[in-house]
Amino acid sequence: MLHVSTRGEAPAIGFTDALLAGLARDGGLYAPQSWPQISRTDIAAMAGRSYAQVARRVLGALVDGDIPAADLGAMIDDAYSAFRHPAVCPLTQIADNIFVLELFHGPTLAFKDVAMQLLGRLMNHALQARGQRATIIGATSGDTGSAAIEAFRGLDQVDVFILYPHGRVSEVQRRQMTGVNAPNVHAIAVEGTFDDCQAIVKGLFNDHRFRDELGLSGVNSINWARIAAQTVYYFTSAVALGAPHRPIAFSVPTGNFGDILAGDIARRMGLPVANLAIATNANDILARTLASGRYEKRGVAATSSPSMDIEISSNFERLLFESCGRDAAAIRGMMASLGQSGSFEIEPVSLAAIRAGFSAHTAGEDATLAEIARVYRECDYIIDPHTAVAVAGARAEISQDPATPVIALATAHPAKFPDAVEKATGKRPPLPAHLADLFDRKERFTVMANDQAAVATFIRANASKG
Ligand SMILES: Cc1ncc(COP(=O)(O)O)c(C=O)c1O
Ligand SMILES: N[C@@H](CCOP(=O)(O)O)C(=O)O
Repeated sequence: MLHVSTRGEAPAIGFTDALLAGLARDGGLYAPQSWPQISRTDIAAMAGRSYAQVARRVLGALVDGDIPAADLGAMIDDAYSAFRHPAVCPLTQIADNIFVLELFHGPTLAFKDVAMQLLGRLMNHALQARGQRATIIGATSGDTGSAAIEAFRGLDQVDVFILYPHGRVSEVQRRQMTGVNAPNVHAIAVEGTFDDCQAIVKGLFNDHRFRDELGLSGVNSINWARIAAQTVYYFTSAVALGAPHRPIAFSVPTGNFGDILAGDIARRMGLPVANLAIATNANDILARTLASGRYEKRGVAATSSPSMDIEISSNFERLLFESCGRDAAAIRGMMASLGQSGSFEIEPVSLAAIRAGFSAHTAGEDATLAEIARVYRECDYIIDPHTAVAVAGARAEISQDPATPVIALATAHPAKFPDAVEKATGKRPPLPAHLADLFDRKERFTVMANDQAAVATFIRANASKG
């Protein structure tokens, strides 16, 4: 199966090429030419299967033979064998028809590990087979960076450069990125927001000379393989609650729109997903967009769920692409308008298509802390601020449709955000044993201005080429 760019001006390529490319050369995002289908019978047969077995089935359909099935299966088994929970992504019930999907049992305590542990293996496999090396660049609001560093540190074929917003990530998140002593890892603290970091990363990809010279590769959710790997837990969790025999809804804490898009892809592949609730913090650009049909930047506020302090929600482009009938010219127009004026309008037909499958709910700072406190009080269960935004969204969904179970995605371990959790509950969640010495580790990072040229110079000077 080939993958096409949302902007329609880059050649269609296979799964492994899309994996190594990250962003398409026309600035667009790759998506499969058509959606593979998984039948109700096959979905029903996932009941009782392990996470890795379901991953083999779902990813096998998306990879479509581009990687030999035995190799893909071995990498899947290996990637998920080291998770701290035997179910990999277990479910917990916290209220009538509200469940929490724990996605934080990987090495860096956030949902990013679920995809990144596999992505690291897939990229290493592809680079070794081709005898190539790559310079991986990524932008992070805190979690993608550490997950990428953990997945790629010490690998001979790659250098990793991670850009994060200086002073805008939690201390645990920062130390997870800066406390790693590996010569191929470089943490860059950019004086700006996550959106500034992401703009630099995309700008470097769009500089074709630089891209080719360094062999750039990306591990943000602009990389199609990230989304593909994230579809799996929608299948495992929905099946655990009775799919395909009953539809399930999801509430997803959203920033760059990758995680919730994976739920939409699972639905396009045949999983009966009743609704996808976009749960936002005070940075509510997506909620405003769904309400008005106008995507409009207003500036990013710092919140207690910093990983979602994002205004340029990259993967929304993939949803727009689907909702406008894959009209690449329309996408180019909308993205040009976003670049020039900070806003764009969505055509009524596309907006109706989006509203048919998605709702949106916002939890501001007080509501987020109140939700952490409530879940602790009622269930003796501690959630992190991002998960709290999702649980608040799940409660809003249940108030409208009490009969359909809602799964709230728990995207981070509470110990990543101890200050907010302590403020809400009076309890300071401890780090798991493997991170117990995190605060003793020496930090290594470089502070840089929000300047693409300066970052390019730094990467050129520090990447081992050839
Ligand atoms: C803990 C956490 N929750 C939620 C999100 C939002 O996910 P997405 O960017 O895929 O919308 C992020 C960042 O991606 C995150 O790190
Ligand atoms: N919240 C993310 C932001 C980047 O998202 P990605 O899914 O596109 O990598 C983070 O923690 O870095």
